[in-house]
Amino acid sequence: MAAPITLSTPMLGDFGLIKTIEETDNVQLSEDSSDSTDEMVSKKKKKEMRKIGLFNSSFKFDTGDTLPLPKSSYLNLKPKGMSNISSLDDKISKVRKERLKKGSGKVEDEEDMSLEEDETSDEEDMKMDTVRNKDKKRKKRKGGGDDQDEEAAKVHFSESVDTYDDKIGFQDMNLSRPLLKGLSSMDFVKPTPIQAACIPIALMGRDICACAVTGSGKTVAFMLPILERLLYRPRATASTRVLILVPTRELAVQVHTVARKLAQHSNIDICLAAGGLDIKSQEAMLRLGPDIVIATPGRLIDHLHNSVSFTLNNIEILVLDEADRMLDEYFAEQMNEIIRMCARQRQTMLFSATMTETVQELVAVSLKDPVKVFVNQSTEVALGLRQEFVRIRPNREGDREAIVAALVSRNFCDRCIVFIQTKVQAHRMHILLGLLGINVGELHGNLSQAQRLDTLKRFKEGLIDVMLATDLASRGLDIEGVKTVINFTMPSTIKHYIHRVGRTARAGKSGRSVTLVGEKERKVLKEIVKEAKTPLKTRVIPLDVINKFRTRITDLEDDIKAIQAQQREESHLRSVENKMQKAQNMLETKEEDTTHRTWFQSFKERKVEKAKLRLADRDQKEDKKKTRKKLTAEDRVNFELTKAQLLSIRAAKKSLKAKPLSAFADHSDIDSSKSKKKKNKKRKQSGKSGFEEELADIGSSAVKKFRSGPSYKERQEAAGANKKSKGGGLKPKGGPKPFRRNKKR
Ligand SMILES: Nc1ncnc2c1ncn2[C@@H]1O[C@H](COP(=O)(O)OP(=O)(O)OP(=O)(O)O)[C@@H](O)[C@H]1O
Repeated sequence: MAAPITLSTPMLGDFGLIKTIEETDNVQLSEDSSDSTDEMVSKKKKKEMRKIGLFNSSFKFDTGDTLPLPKSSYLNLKPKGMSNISSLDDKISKVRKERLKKGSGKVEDEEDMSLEEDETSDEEDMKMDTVRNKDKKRKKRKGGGDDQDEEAAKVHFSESVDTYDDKIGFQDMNLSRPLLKGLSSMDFVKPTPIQAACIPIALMGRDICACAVTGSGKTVAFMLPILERLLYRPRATASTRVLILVPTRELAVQVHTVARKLAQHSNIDICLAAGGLDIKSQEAMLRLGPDIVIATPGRLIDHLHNSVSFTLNNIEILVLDEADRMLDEYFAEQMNEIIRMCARQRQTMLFSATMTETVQELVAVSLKDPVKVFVNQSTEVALGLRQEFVRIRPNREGDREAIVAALVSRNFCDRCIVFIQTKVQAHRMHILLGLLGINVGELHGNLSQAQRLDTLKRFKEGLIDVMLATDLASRGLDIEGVKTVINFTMPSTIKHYIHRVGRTARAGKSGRSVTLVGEKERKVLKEIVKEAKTPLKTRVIPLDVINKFRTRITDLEDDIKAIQAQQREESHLRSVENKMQKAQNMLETKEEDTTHRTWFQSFKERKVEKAKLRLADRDQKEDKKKTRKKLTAEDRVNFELTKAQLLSIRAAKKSLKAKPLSAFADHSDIDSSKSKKKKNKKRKQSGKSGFEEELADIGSSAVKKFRSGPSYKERQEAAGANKKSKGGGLKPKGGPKPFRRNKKR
C-alpha cells in the first residue's frame, strides 16, 4: 500500500468562511478503500437511525430565508390543472408497494418498505469500492504558451488585478452602516478574495471583468458596491438604475434573495423579473421604477416591449452574472437587444467562474477602460473539492445507470446532485431510482416553473436526498450542504464540468465529485487532469455490485414503461382539459383573449434563430419514434454521449471562429473600398488589431456607438446586405413585423 495522500484547504479560514474541515486538519485520503468504508458506515448509521426512529419526521432545515417575500413572490405560484392526477412520486410508491406485496406478502408503511429492500442489498453494500490516485501525465506544450493567455493578449484591459489585500475587512471598505448591518445579519465577517479584490474597484465606478472559483462569493462582490452606490441616489424620481442579468430563473430567484438580505436595512427597491413567474405582478412592480431589476433576458425583453413606462434609459450599472454564458450564442440576439436599450453611460461588470477572455464576446458589452480581476484562473475548481472518476470500459457503456444507482444507494445517499445530459434520461432516472427506494427529485426544462422551484426547495430542505438535474442547475445555484456531485456522462466541455462540480465544496467547505468516463470522453478528462491542482482519484466499483444493480434495473423495466405510458396519457388528458377550460372561459366572458404581446423578432425570425441553435439537423419525429421503441441501456447512453459530443463540437467550432459578435452593425462589407483602405492604413500605423482598437477607443463617439448599438432591424439589414454582397441574392427586407404572441397569463 502506498503512502497516504494529504489534501489541505489553505487560507479559507482567514476569510471567515464556514468550514467542514479545519484548514489545519489534513484529510487523509488513503489509496485503499477506507473512504468507501466511511460511506458504508454512514449509510449503515442512517439506516439504523431510521429503524430506531432517531429522525424526527417533523424536522425541517432552517433555510435562513426568513425575510418576508414581496407580493410578486414565486411562492404564490401553483401548478395548474393537476388536481385529479396523481404525482410521479405517488405512482412510483404505488408500484413499489405492489412489487413488495408480490414479493413478501406484507407491507406496513413507506419507511419499512425501503428498509426491507435495503436489507437484501447489504451483502453488495459491504463489498467496498476501491479508490486510487489517478496518474497525472503532463505533456509539454509546444511553444510553451498558454492558449488562453494568447487569447487574453488580444483584449485590451487597462489594468489587471490578480492580488488583493488579504487584511482588508468590510469595515475598511467605506461601506455604509445599513450594509454593514446587512452583512453581519448574514454572518459574513471577512470578505472573500474576490470580494476584497472587486469591491474597492467597483466602488470607483470602473468596468470590471472578474473571475473566481465557484462558491467564492461573487454575488456579494458585485451586489455590495451596487447597494452602496444606490444609498446615495437622488430620491426625487424613482427609476431603475441597476440591471442584473442571469441565465436561469432559479439563479435569478437566488440573486434576488441575496440582494434583499444585504439591503434589508436600507430602502432600496429590488424587483425580480424572471421568466416563468407571474408577469402581471412583475409589470406592476416595474411601473414603480425599482432601483434594481434582476432578470433573465427573455422576460426582460418581454417587459421592455410590453410594459408601459418601463425602460432601461436610466441604467447606471449593468451586471452580467455567469457572463460567459450570457455572452454565448444562445443569448446573443437577446443580449444585443438589451444592451442596445441600456443607457450609454454606465458601469458594466462581468462575473463568472469560467470567464470569457475573447474579444469577440467582450466587445458585445463594450467595456470601457475595463479592469481584469482574475483571482483564479478560468479552469480552476475549489480547493476543497475531491475529484473522482469511474472508468467505463468500451463494452460496458450500458452499466452507467447501474453504477449511478449503486453510488447513490450505497455510498452517497443524501445531499447529492446527479447531472444528466438530457431531460428524457433525467426523468427516466427519477422513475428508476424512485422504484429502487431512493428519495429522488428532478430539475430540468421540461417541468413547469412551479415544479422546478418545488424540487429545488425540497432538495434544499433535505426532503429529497438525490436531485437529478440537467445543466440548467449547473451554474450559480448555491445549495447549502451539497456533499456530492455525480456526472452520469462527462460534461461536454471543461467549462461545463467546472460549473457542475462547483455545486459542492462551496464557501470553503469540502465536497466530492464522481464522474463516469467512457472511452469517447477522454478528451475532456485529459483537460481536467492537466488543470488539476490536487490529486485526482479513480474509483472502482466491484463488478458483482454493478451486475446486481443491472439485474434489478432490468427487473424494473416493465414498471418503468408502465409509469411512462401512464404519464403520457395524463399529459394528453391535461392538454385537452386546458383547451376545454379556455373555450369555456371564452363562452362565459363572451370575448376572446386579446392580450397580445410583442417580441423584438418576428415569428419566422425566431424560428430561424432556434433552428440555427439546434444541435443537429435531426428529424425530431424520427427521434420520438426511436425513443418509444425498446431501447437498450447502451442506446440510452449513446443518446447522452451524442448530445455531449455535439455540444463540444459546437464549442470547438466557436473557439476557432474569428468573426466578432459586435454590439454595432457590421457594415464592413458595404463600406466603400476607399474608406476600408483608409481604416486599414490607420490600423497598420497604430500597430493594433481591429478588435483592440475598438476596445481601447474610449472617445465619446466610439463609446456612444458601442453602447447603444444597432437595433435588431439594423442588424438584420446589415446581415442582408452582407449576404447580398456575397452573392447570396437575398434582398434586405424592411423592418421585421413584430411577432404578436398570444401569451397565456
Ligand atoms: N464574506 C463571506 N463570508 C462567508 N460566506 C460568504 C461570504 N460571501 C459569500 N459567502 C457564501 O458563499 C457562498 C457562495 O457564494 P456565491 O453563490 O456568491 O458564489 P459564486 O462565486 O457566485 O459561485 P458560482 O460561481 O457557483 O456562481 C454562499 O453561500 C454565500 O452565502
